[in-house]
Amino acid sequence: MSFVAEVEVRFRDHDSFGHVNNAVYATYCEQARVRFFEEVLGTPLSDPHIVVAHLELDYRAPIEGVGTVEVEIEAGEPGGKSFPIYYTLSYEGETVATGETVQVAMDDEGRPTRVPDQWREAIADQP
Ligand SMILES: CC(C)(COP(=O)(O)OP(=O)(O)OC[C@H]1O[C@@H](n2cnc3c(N)ncnc32)[C@H](O)[C@@H]1OP(=O)(O)O)[C@@H](O)C(=O)NCCC(=O)NCCSC(=O)c1cc(O)c2ccccc2c1O
Repeated sequence: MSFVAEVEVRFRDHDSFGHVNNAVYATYCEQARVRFFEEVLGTPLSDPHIVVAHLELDYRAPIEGVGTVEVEIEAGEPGGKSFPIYYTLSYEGETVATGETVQVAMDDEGRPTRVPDQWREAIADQP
């Protein structure tokens, strides 16, 4: 089992071609990531001790309606100061995109720092 967040697909997410615009997928990932941070890592959105350093997405099928996208998240093993998160986005049972982000832990002065043990333990225990 993995962490899954359901994200609403809104009418305004679509472009003039009638499918969800590519940039919106990054927002779907972000909405799911925020919930993952809150519910799995115990880190609220207001916590300034993390930044996203890298984002990549592969688009596999268009989303041509409204409803719900399921975003499945799995955090990878932390390195020193960073850890990856992998995403699988599904719409009506079909994989529509996959992606990856890299998060970097930051100290109180805004410098990269070692990923805290609390996050390492939560990642090791993630659903
Ligand atoms: C990201 C930086 C701070 C990196 O600075 P620097 O390169 O000097 O750091 P290090 O050399 O010490 O490396 C530390 C660590 O990071 C890995 N890394 C660095 N760059 C990359 C990269 N491009 N891709 C992959 N990995 C990278 C490096 O390998 C090291 O890992 P180790 O594990 O080996 O130790 C600096 O580049 C920077 O400040 N960049 C700008 C960041 C930024 O502005 N991002 C966008 C805003 S943040 C954001 O959007 C955001 C989104 C959310 O959804 C959030 C949700 C919840 C909370 C916060 C959120 C949030 O802030």
